[in-house]
Amino acid sequence: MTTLAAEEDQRTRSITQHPSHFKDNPDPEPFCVGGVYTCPCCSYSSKLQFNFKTHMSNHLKQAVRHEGYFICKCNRQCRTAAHFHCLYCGHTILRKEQCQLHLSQCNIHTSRALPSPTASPVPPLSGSNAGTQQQIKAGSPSPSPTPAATSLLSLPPKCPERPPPQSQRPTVKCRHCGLTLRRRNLRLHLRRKHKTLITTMSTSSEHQTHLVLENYIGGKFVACGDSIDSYDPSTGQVYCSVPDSGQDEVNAAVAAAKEAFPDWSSRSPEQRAQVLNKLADLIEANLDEFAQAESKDQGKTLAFARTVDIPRSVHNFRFFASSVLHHTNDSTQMDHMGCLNYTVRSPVGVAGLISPWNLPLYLLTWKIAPAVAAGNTVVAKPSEMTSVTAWMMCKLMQEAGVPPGVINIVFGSGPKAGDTLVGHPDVPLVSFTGSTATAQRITERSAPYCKKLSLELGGKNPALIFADADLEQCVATTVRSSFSNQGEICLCTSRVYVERSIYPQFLEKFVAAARKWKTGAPSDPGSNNGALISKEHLEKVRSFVALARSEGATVHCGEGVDRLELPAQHAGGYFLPATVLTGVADSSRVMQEEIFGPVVCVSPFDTEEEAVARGNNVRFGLGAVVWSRDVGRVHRVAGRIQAGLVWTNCWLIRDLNLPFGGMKSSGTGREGGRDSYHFFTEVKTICVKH
Ligand SMILES: NC(=O)C1=CN([C@@H]2O[C@H](COP(=O)(O)OP(=O)(O)OC[C@H]3O[C@@H](n4cnc5c(N)ncnc54)[C@H](O)[C@@H]3O)[C@@H](O)[C@H]2O)C=CC1
Ligand SMILES: N/C(=C\C=C\C(=O)O)C(=O)O
Repeated sequence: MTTLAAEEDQRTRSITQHPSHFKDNPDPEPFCVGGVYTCPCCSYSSKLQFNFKTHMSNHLKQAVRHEGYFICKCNRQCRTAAHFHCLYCGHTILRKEQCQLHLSQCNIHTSRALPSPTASPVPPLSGSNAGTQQQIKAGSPSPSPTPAATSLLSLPPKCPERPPPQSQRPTVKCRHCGLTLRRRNLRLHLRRKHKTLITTMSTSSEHQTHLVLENYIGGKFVACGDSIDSYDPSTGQVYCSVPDSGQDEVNAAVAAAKEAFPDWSSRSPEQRAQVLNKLADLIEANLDEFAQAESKDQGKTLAFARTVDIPRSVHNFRFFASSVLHHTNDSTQMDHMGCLNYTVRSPVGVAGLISPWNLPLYLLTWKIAPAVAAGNTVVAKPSEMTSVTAWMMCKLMQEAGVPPGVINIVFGSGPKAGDTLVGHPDVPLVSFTGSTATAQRITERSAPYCKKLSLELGGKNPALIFADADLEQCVATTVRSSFSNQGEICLCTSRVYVERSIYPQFLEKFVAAARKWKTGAPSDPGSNNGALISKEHLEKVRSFVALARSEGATVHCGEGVDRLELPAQHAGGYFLPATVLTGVADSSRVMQEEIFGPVVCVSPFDTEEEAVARGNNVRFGLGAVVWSRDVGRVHRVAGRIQAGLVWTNCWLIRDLNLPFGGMKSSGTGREGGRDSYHFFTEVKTICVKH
């Protein structure tokens, strides 16, 4: 046998034989050489038999077949990537689509009888080594080489896809220590030596990877038996597996947080701030990678993730690290009683934090930062649809000096992981951002424990535009406030009321500007919007436009009117163009319910009184915008609008010191600077008689 053939034989045997062999006979000894157990499939090795067995059973759970190839989702060596190992030459392929290409190009495959991938995808996993070999060699059922394979039979006996000799293999320099290593070893090197980010995304779409996320509990990544598929909304393709955590995972995370609480809460605010600042620095140092990941995971444009989501996540940590240093307590004198009263504040304990999918890392860190700055430990559950950047952040925790158990992240669905967290007796407070319906469930679930709740919910935010407004500025900002982030921000404008005298003028300019608000590939710098979060959400948003139409509304632009021009790879994505409706009655569901998409209704009004009344005529009360140059009117109307935040002549200018939250069905409680501090601490009044 030639060396090449021997190598090939060895690879073939190990790859085909390994998982099934282990399953039938889980004896680790055949894999032990010189006291080291080595996985033949992915070269994981350990001196500990127990670790090795765990590794192998993970393989068994996760290795799946695909057209003659294994997808190795090994949790150790390939944590972030599902590799396709060619059964015949062992070559690693990163993308499923390249399998066929490789098959047709590599003459090792074509020079031997090859089973047709469609007719008989892979030799059976069970069975003896010899049997497996024989089936590959015999090509059972009878070989039917593809035309490409046949034409390649005459090629010289060299596999064009085989890895180049060691000396020619691509190398990279570690940016942390300067060490030159093979590119494929960089991931392992970073994890082992620098405990920092493992590259999750390549800038080139040619090198997409399948991510397998793990929970972060007690300072360690912990695999979860079950998983949920996560989609790239811009392609409609699954690209990530998110742990489907349940009671065991949540209990473990709460226990870890509880254990970490005494030490963390007794540290000084300065010590805690130092850790948060370091975490901010590390996220910032990896801003681009975070932005890429957020864009891919959520569907938003890369530009938005780069300029809003990730910088604001960094800012959350810096802001609360600083803000916690400046709080003061109250005191009162009662000299006539010989008493001095004062307040003290202490962290509450283990905080349960549940965040949504629209601004994933931003809204998660908006909760984590103030909670841990105040001395709590946390168990956070991001949305199952957008978990990647939270998981990436976990990779930075150790380097930032976050002690094990202080920040635990459990991934999974709302009804399973979220519900368990909310109902956990050792979690005395819950901060939630998301839908009003889920908030109602959370309120019921936590009622038996009288938990402290902060609920930031949906909106149906009005913009009231008076005739004396600066029209140009107003149009430009209202387009932004209506459609930014695909309209998936709880503060987005949903109803635009315009004083009748300027209504036609406003509508014309507004529709023209909405048409220019480009919906396209998230990575395209020219795109203003990317894709909506999910197929279901896209359908929901579309159904509101259809409802409006059926009720006699006019669709001026967007859904059903303008065609979207999308690159081919985004044909399966969840895109919907900026849509402007008129003629919708205030009583319509379209005017009453949160759509949470790039759809806005415009309607004329006659008096200030009417504008305020109609603005308030919904069950929500989160945000509002008032457009007028009349200072008196601005203050008057802002005072009368039922909303937690009112902007006048601007939108989304945020001072994190000030309270954020909604009235009515838009929530209970406020967060931001002092409000977050108050929420995440318990206050005690002490009376001293002297
Ligand atoms: N920021 C906001 O105001 C948001 C509003 N929404 C609105 O809600 C609608 C539905 O979106 P969803 O993704 O279903 O929002 P949701 O409110 O169900 O999801 C938000 C978070 O809550 C979790 N969750 C769900 N059920 C839970 C439960 N029983 N216990 C604990 N946690 C639970 C989810 O896993 C996610 O992490 C959207 O169309 C939009 O109108 C959604 C997300 C954010
Ligand atoms: N809470 C949300 C947005 C917050 C934005 C901000 O703080 O500026 C949301 O969309 O749920």
